[in-house]
Amino acid sequence: MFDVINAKSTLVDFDLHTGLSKSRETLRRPLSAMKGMYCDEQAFEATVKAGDPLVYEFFDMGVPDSSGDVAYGTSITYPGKVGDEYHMTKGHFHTVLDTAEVYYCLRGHGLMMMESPEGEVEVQELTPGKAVYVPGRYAHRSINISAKEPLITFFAFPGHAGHDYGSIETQGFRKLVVERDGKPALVDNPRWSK
Ligand SMILES: O=P(O)(O)OC[C@H]1O[C@](O)(CO)[C@@H](O)[C@@H]1O
Ligand SMILES: [Fe+2]
Repeated sequence: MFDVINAKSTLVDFDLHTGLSKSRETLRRPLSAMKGMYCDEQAFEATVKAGDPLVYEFFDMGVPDSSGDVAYGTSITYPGKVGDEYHMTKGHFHTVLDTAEVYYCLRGHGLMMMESPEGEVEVQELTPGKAVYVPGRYAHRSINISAKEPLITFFAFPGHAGHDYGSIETQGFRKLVVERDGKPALVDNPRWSK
């Protein structure tokens, strides 16, 4: 529009309906990349065999991993279930545990599942226009509870935070979100222990 120099700033497009970008590629996680994450292992194997659906995709914008930088992008979790458990991201703690993250919901209906290392659980509902502040120390996972729409969020977190999947990969989160009588319900994860 103007004749200006843009050497250090960045301008990126994220589509409000799809969450995708015309100028950047996403990292994609098909169901097969989530072995051990869903409670119903038989349903997991059957769903992978039946076509291995894309569960979620998100952007890594490649910002420097320094504390003065801010990593950002959109995250898109597609609707679906594995057994009766809703599609979700793997979830992670931050390697620098005491770093927070913000998610702003652009589309869909979801939950942000959060859990501290001591096992305290918090859940916030995500609908378009709502922002969730995930405090430092809390692991976080996005869950899509809509039967038809993708859950699209825009996230931002400190560049040095890092991703720690340690206990999430071995025992998951303390609570699972499953469909009961057509509605989401919070239930105990039988694999979880303190
Ligand atoms: O680390 P996970 O659970 O695979 O999910 C990745 C998600 O987390 C983020 O790293 C943000 O914390 C996003 O890039 C993406 O939505
Ligand atoms: Fe994070």
